[in-house]
Amino acid sequence: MAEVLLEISGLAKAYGALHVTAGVDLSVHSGEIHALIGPNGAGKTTLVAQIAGEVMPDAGAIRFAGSDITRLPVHRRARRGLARSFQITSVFPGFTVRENVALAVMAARGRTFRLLRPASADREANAQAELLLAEVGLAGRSRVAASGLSHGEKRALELAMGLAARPRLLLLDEPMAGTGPTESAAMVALLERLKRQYAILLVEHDMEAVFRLADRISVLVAGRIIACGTPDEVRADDRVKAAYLGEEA
Ligand SMILES: Nc1ncnc2c1ncn2[C@@H]1O[C@H](COP(=O)(O)OP(=O)(O)OP(=O)(O)O)[C@@H](O)[C@H]1O
Repeated sequence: MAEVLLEISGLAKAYGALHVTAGVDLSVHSGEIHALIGPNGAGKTTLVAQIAGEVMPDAGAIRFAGSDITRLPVHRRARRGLARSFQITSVFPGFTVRENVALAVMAARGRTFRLLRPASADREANAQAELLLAEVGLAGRSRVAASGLSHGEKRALELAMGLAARPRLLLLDEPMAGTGPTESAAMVALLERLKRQYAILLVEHDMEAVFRLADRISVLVAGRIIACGTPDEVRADDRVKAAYLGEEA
């Protein structure tokens, strides 16, 4: 049995009368891609924001790598190995691709780099940036200004920046959003390569990508998980068909 890395239990969040998260239980194992799907407004982004620490739940608990992180601020979760990518973009368009990743490396390793002299800190960060860029397939683009990247390449750059902290769990909010068929195929291939090395909680509307990548899928409808299982189990689930997938399945 795989190690449970993230464990959410009884999580609840309401905005006035609207129960956006209505008692959610969810776990992500090490090395797993766990997809979270659901119709617009189901509460996916709010759930991810609670896991990242940007939104505090009203009730319930979030455990990560064996510790209770329910009340920890974002940066302390990040230090423990939780990284969020996409929807929050901090790419500097005028900087090169490598400079952007090197800055993310320095930000993530603040304490280590303070011990190094500036020139060696730069060298070390640049070397790590090149490794990360190779990991996301952007090695040949490191000297290009970030503004010169295609949309798909920019997403890969954001992913490299998210990986700068060498997280244990990546929270990916709609990585395929706004990408064309070629670019989303490239992103699927990239996530397939990263699979196992990082656990991933993937929020995505592109069902082809989800069913291809996910080890398990949880279906969120109106703040509740109505089904959780392998892609085949979820595809065959009558409640899921009725509430969400319909003919898409
Ligand atoms: N800060 C807030 N105050 C009030 N209502 C909110 C707030 N944040 C989210 N909501 C509401 O909570 C519900 C769930 O929103 P959320 O963005 O989490 O859904 P989602 O599943 O991510 O949707 P989508 O797939 O369209 O991105 C929506 O009805 C939204 O309007």
